[in-house]
Amino acid sequence: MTDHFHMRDGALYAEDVALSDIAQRFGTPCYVYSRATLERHYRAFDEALASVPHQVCFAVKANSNLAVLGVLAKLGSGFDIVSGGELRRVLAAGGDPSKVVFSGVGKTADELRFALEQRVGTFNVESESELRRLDQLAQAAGTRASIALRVNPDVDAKTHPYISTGLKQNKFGVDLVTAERLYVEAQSMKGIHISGIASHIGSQLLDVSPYLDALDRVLTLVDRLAAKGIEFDHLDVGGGLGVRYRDEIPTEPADWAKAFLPKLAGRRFKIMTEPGRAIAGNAGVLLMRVELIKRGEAKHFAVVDAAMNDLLRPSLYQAWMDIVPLRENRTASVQNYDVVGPVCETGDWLGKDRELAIAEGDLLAVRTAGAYGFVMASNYNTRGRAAEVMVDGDRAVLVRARETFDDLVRGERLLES
Ligand SMILES: Cc1ncc(COP(=O)(O)O)c(C=O)c1O
Ligand SMILES: N[C@@H](CCCC[NH3+])C(=O)O
Repeated sequence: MTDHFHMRDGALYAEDVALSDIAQRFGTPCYVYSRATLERHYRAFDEALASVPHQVCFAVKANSNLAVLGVLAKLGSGFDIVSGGELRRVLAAGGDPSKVVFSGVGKTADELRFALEQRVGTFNVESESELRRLDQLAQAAGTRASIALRVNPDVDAKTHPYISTGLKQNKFGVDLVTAERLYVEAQSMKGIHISGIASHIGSQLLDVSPYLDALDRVLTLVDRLAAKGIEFDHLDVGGGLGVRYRDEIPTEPADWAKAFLPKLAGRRFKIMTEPGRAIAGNAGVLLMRVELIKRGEAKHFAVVDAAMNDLLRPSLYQAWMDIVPLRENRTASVQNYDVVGPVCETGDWLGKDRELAIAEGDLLAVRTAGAYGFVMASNYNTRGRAAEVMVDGDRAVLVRARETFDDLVRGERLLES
């Protein structure tokens, strides 16, 4: 899906704002999001499913900035959450709790209680213990929790092993046999209302075939349960559609929906989906400045002011993410650089072997950094987390201030003696 970052007069823009102006105004490192891109991507999913009852639930883990959630909430988005904290963010951003899907393998009793109080739409239950815990908590609260079991269909999503979730060796969901038993048992649980069935098999999926395999397995279970009198109101196909970081050709939401909707013909489910990366990924960039250039015998290094603590994906998954100058430097010659941060780790790099014409002081952007970027940032090496800015047409709004030293030490204290 295309985004709203583009070159204009030799400079990189987000919508109608030059990114170098944002870097001057708010400093670097700085995440910049494009509202128009978020909206376009949300609508692509909404329109892809327009022929059936549906709800798109943005996966908050991909980007939980309140302004991002607020933009999506205004379009009617639901939200997929994995913690009480994410639920609080959705509420603070004006999201509708009845459109929230609560996923996650380790929901605590406090989180479940809070979600019940807030009348969260669906609990995607991931284990037998969780189902029993939720049943008891809902009964104690005098309510019924609407649930889907997240089934683990044991299909290979052919993605990085750290972001595959639908194999039986992964911790997520319950296997099909256990799911069948639990649905039967859940029928007589007084705190549980069976609403749907869910699966999510992994992230950065480029092809529809793993979705189709997973759906076949889920539908086989749906039919077995129908024979036992258990019917579902909704089917949650998860998230996971990928984006282009380099030269990948991800399936567009419209083609993805066209591929699986025929399998659901004649069934009256509401379809839920939980895309994160496909909505937020190329709606964001990370701006950074070249602090120093260090030429070595074996390698040249461009030491930038962003680091693994700002953007972990390269270090954690050896992810290739595009790095581009904000403006062409006509006086520098093209050289091969490892783009590294100042953090005291060999693994602190953002790009390796990049051909760049740059000089000290130049501004760069890491593209496609809107998903799993800021949310995975840390304060390692006592580095404040980056500023976040949202562009909306010709406006650039600071939507999260850069962290200060005081922010970092808040809550710490010295021993008195
Ligand atoms: C249950 C669930 N839903 C949705 C997502 C969002 O995935 P993605 O950002 O790849 O769309 C994830 C993350 O993999 C997930 O675990
Ligand atoms: N953090 C991962 C995606 C995780 C998906 C959530 N299970 C990434 O950056 O690619």
